[in-house]
Amino acid sequence: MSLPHPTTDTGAAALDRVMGDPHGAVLALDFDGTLAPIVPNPSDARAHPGVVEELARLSPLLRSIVIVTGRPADVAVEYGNLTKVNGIVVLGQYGRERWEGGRLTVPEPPPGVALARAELPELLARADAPEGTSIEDKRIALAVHTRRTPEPHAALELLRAPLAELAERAELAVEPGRMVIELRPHGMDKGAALTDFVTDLSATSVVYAGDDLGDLAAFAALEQLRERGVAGLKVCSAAGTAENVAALVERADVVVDGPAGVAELLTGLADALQQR
Ligand SMILES: O=P(O)(O)OC[C@H]1O[C@H](O[C@H]2O[C@H](CO)[C@@H](O)[C@H](O)[C@H]2O)[C@H](O)[C@@H](O)[C@@H]1O
Repeated sequence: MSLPHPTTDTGAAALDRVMGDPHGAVLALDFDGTLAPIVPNPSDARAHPGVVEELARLSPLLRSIVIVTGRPADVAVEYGNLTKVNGIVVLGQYGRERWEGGRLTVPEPPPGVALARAELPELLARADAPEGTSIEDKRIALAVHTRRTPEPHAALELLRAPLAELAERAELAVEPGRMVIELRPHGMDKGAALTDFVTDLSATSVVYAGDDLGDLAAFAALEQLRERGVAGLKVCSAAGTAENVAALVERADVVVDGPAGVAELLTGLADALQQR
């Protein structure tokens, strides 16, 4: 398997930096849509075959591997089988939670989460949310999914305004994603989480792969880190469906074919680093 071919000069320079100084490189990956294929039921998501083995191969070759996800950190560890990857760090709930070496750190939820939890069922009933709409309770955040409704896009549009109104009253942020709207605490996103992580490790380069709107903040963080001399390679996992996030595709240095393409990229990177 060969290395990826970035379509931008900055991306090519970042890949050169990773290859030249792998022990200064952070590999950061989103979970759903990047490591794990998108599936109708969120609790059925699992890592793409081979991905965990490649991460385990890469771990001793790099400064660090980190998963930056909207999932609760322990859920990503379980669904991804990530205990198989030595030294991996999982930043869950857009950076609010941290799992490392079996230890999970979870903050207290803001009071608005309890309010939203209490009101959501009634809100969905009042809005006439179609059969298949579901609530994912993530302890410090709540996600409303429409993928399993007959018309997921229309259902999402129907719920957008009432959910925004509830979020405002509950003093929560609205996080839109692929057939999902989340109500989550303000004050942290994948960009801030990634910047802190990379800065704490004094990394010289970072590769970030993501697929969804929440990953735009991580792409923006890489662009800012570049200005501070940290080389950044932005990878978009685009699964060839109408759900691809255009802004992510446009800003990427490399576009791969969904989680299968991410797996190939990891294999290429591991092969190249082991052959050095
Ligand atoms: O940051 P991520 O790792 O990408 O997590 C974002 C949200 O992903 C999950 O929902 C998405 O994946 C589901 C399983 O494939 C799919 O059914 C759903 O339509 C997608 O939106 C997850 O359920 C959320 O909690 C995450 O925040």
